[in-house]
Amino acid sequence: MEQSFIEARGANVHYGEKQALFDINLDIEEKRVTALIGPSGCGKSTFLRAINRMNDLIPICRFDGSLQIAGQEVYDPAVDVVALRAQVGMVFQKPNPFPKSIFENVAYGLKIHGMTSSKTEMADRVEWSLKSAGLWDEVADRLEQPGNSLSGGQQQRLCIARTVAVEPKVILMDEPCSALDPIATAKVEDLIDSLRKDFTIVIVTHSMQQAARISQRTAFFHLGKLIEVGDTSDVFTNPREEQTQNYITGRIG
Ligand SMILES: Nc1ncnc2c1ncn2[C@@H]1O[C@H](COP(=O)(O)OP(=O)(O)OP(=O)(O)O)[C@@H](O)[C@H]1O
Repeated sequence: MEQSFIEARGANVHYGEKQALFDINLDIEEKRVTALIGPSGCGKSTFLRAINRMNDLIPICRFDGSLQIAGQEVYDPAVDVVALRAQVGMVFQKPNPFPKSIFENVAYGLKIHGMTSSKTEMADRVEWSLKSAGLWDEVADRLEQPGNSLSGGQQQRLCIARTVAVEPKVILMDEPCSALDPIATAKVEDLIDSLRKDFTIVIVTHSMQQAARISQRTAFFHLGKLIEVGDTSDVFTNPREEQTQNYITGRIG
């Protein structure tokens, strides 16, 4: 069988003595949006953060098993974690622009990864990123203003622009709309849909409506186990497992 873009096999995560994920086997397909859903504490964020080794920042956190991206073992000790996180970008729950200008927020990653060779190239790349994030028209005339002078929804799109600037293979999103109002949420959802032609996206969401609107694949977690994964339409209309059925109908969670 052809290998999936991201492949977890027998993945376990512990925080100290406590096991948060149990024997996860999950395939994530390239250039699609995969939603991770499930009740609070089921391990969605832990799995998401395992993909770019963000959990390494938590000293008591331990991963075992296999997690491959494009055939490369993410937990191979030889992996350069900084390079990995450029390849696997992350957008967080609360927009967290750097205390710098709009331009600098996007240019920063390009600079530290040495991805441009001239000022013009940098300016072009920043413009391309802001366009990709659907923000260019709103900020083109105020690139020197601080990133945090934007509205919450614009700040989140700025964070997405910053992430796409370095052209990652994968974008991880941890409840990216939970701090946004419905209009800003709709813009970010449209943006996610347009980004999937170029990027593989994995998103944690508490909103089943959002998962149904924006994802092609859905993985349902419960108590640290992956219960079911499939095409979003199947998982929501015809789930295989009773626990999934109970969650989507509001009986658990
Ligand atoms: N830094 C940490 N230290 C210790 N335990 C943790 C830590 N982060 C998460 N956990 C535990 O791991 C389990 C899974 O948590 P995780 O945040 O992955 O769940 P989640 O499904 O994303 O929850 P939520 O929807 O509430 O964000 C929980 O029992 C949680 O208490």
